[in-house]
Amino acid sequence: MRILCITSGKGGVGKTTMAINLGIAIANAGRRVLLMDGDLGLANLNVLLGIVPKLTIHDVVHGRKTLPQIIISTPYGVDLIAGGSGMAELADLTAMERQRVMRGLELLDGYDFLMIDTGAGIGENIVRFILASDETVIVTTPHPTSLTDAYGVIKTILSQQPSTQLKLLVNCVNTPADAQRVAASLSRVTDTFMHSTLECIGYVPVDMRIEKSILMQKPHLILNPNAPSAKLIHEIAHRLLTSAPLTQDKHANKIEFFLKKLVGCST
Ligand SMILES: Nc1ncnc2c1ncn2[C@@H]1O[C@H](COP(=O)(O)OP(=O)(O)OP(=O)(O)O)[C@@H](O)[C@H]1O
Repeated sequence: MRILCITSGKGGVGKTTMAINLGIAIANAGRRVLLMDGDLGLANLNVLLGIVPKLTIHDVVHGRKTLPQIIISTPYGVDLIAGGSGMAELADLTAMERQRVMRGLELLDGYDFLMIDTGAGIGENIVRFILASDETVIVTTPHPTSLTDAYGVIKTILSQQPSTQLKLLVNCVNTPADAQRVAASLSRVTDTFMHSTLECIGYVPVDMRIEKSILMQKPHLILNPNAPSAKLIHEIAHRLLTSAPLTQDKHANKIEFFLKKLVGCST
């Protein structure tokens, strides 16, 4: 299993849209994908998928359900752990609550990818998700404030964990040259000041069909499978699939290891 965070410095840059559509593209390629809403403030993966969750992590923390029992299967080939109440609780659990969160995790062994849509910024909980994951995709647009905030995330993460594998996805570009410019300027600062490389895994243009898909609460890849932007999202998914993370998979149950890191259990 690969555990991948999708994050951004600035809000509203298309992080959730990319998490959903990349998840679907990876599922189309035959992998089992579990999407997790890690946004502690404005949980909206389920909203963009047109799903109203009945159960959340809150039910897990309080022992009413196990994590596998709150998974929702969607009509789009990906499964979902909805966010909302409970996600923030993960940061501050008692020993008993930690044990509850760990129940039944072996049932999640069959997933190939856990993709976590985090909130935006460098809040403590967001950084926890990133540090506990195998790899992180940072979404930015070419807008200067989005770039500055993306750099802030990169700096925060690499200063705490220099081995973190960071990938860049440039969204809402007008031309491919925009994406190249963004990737070059962010790579330059990470190379120079942090001696780390930032791999650009692709770009997605501004596309009003993406905007409309949000209003319709249906994924872009389902509504517009032949759009050029959908093809670019499939290419990004392919790049992710063919670039395995460098870390060795030492742990039989990756989700258990991940959650232990997330909620602060000693392993
Ligand atoms: N490539 C694109 N072309 C046009 N519109 C886009 C594109 N990508 C995202 N959007 C639009 O941008 C808006 C914000 O997208 P989204 O909710 O995915 O951002 P986010 O980064 O997850 O936001 P938040 O920080 O609030 O969670 C949505 O209305 C979405 O339709």
